[in-house]
Amino acid sequence: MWYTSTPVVRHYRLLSQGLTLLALVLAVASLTVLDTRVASLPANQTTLALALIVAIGQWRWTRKGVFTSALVLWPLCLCLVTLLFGTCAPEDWLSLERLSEPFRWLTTPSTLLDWRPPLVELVVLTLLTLGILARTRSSLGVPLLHMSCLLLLLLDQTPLHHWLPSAALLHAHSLTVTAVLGLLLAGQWVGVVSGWRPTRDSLRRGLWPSTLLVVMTLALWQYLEIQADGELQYLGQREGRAMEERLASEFNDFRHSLQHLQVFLEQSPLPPSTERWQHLTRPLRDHFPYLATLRYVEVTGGNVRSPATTVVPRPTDMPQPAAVPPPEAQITTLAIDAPAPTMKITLSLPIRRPGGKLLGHLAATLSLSAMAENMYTHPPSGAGSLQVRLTYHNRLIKEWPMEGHPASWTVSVPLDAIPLHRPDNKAATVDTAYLPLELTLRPDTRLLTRLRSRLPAVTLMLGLLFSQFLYLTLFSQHQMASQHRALARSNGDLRREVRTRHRLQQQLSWLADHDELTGLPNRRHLQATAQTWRARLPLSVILVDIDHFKRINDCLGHAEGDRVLKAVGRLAQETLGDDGLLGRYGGEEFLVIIPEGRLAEASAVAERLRRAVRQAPLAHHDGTPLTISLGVACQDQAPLDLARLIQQADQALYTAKHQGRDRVELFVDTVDGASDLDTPPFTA
Ligand SMILES: Nc1nc2c(ncn2[C@@H]2O[C@H](COP(=O)(O)OP(=O)(O)OP(=O)(O)O)[C@@H](O)[C@H]2O)c(=O)[nH]1
Repeated sequence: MWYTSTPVVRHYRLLSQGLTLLALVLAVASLTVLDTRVASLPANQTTLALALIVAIGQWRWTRKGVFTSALVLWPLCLCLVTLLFGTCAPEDWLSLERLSEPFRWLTTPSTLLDWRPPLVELVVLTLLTLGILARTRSSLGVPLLHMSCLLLLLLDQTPLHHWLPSAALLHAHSLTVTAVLGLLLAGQWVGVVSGWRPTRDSLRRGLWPSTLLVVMTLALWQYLEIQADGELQYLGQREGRAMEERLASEFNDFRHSLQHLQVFLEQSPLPPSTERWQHLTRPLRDHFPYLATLRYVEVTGGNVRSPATTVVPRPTDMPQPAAVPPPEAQITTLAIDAPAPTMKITLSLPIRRPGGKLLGHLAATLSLSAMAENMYTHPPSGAGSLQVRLTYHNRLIKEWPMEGHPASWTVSVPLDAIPLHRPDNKAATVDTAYLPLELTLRPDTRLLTRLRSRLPAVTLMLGLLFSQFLYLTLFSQHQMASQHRALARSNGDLRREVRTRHRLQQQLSWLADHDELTGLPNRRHLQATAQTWRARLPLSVILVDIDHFKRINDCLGHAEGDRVLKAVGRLAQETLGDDGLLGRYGGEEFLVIIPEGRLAEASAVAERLRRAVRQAPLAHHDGTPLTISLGVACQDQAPLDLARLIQQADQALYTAKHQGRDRVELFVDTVDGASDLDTPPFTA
């Protein structure tokens, strides 16, 4: 991670240490004294404890304590991965109930679920841990990990998150926790950034597409969370509607029973006596336990007489209705705005003679809380795991409490179960409104976890994983491509170098065998070739010397001398053709070797050469034509003695010079008297 120890890198390291230390101190302070509200939540305590371990590991890492850092962080990594798996795995696979069992002694009265950090915090802690454990490879993967963490935290803490109806189970709870994680993140980022220089281009290549994938993952995650919340809302609404139906049907049953009584009373000419009233109303009282009062209110001379003459109070009598229905109303339902838990509903039905004359009213008072209790005895979604509250204008009428830890997620359903007929309503048959009752359902964390889809969490995890893979692939691909390019470049250089060396070697070997001025084989080459021809006897040699060459040098200069040397060499080569090998023997001397050439043949060749030079447009400073003298020698008996043969040719040449130059002289072996000479020597 720390590539070099330049002053800049040292500064980065110090800053990284400072930030990590700050995170460590803040985590300890939050756990102990700083924020009791934060520390009181078990999930926050877990996050802070885990962050503390990460901070210790990171601190060791910034101090180059790689071993101790790994020792601290590997077990933590395993723990975090298990927690993440628990968050993402379906409840059927890994039931939290079952998982909580071994830890019950530790976590009671809360459950393991209460202690599990929210998803966002788990993900950030895992990414931080992996970032440190990657160590020397961290410059490959850490930038994207940091980017992902940052986006996650931002999404979780910005106002944007509050627009999204996501379940609180999955999100960070406190700003202090976020601050600790942010400091750790900053500390690690500063520690890594100094090593970015060598791979900056590759980082850029990998970072953009994979960050885009991270953003898309986050967007998809939020979308799926909205979907999951929508499903939960739907479940809640369905529960509310079922209760609404039960309440409405209960109320309608009562109203119909009351209407039967009304019809019966309208048949009687006089209000019933007290005994008769008791007898008549007994079924109602027995059947509807929430019936508080039931009265027969007489009307005398067009005025309502109140209190009623015929009253059947419940054992605990309720207050009188504050409002009295108008005489012409067919049926009136009134909500009596008493303190919410004792709130009543009054139903009033007129009692008329067949001619239409109003005799009085049948007035019933119902206790709403008793009615609700009767219709909702057992919570439908598992006893103790759902809190249900029935409210009227935000005032509690009835509450069914839960046993577990309440999740911060609710669904509210307006209950349009009890039609409300206002007393001032002239059109008696029209329902103007419903009693504004509201039902609020709140599951405990266990139930919420069971009900809520795991899809958003799984999508988030997989999306981040794929982003990381994409990033690493692009990064490595770019790294490899640039390394490949560098390799190809150095290969090209190497190939060029090899070619140059080969050419130089060829030149060198050519120079070793040839005369640089004339381009003809040199003495070494001539000798080597003659050795290879040693079996091709008889073998003849011709030694050629330019006559008075010194004069050319002296009178026309060395450059002209060189030019003449080259011209004679070229001319001799053209004249000789394939009849033998011509080479420069030294100075202004040339040597011709003719394999399988008798002296006569060699003599003819020599003569051809002499004539060619003589006739060429080559001249001395005074216009005298340039001539050459040639000495010829031949050996027909093995073994070949080249030195001796050349010496013999030299003797013949010497003779040619002394006999006036521009001539061919043959060497005749005077010792053994043998001569291959068939033809007389040529002269000018
Ligand atoms: N320009 C030039 N001169 C050379 C080269 N090699 C030898 N010479 C000259 O060739 C001359 C040879 O002269 P000599 O051996 O005295 O003979 P010569 O003048 O040719 O006279 P003869 O051989 O007696 O006809 C010398 O002056 C050398 O300096 C060369 O490569 N280039």
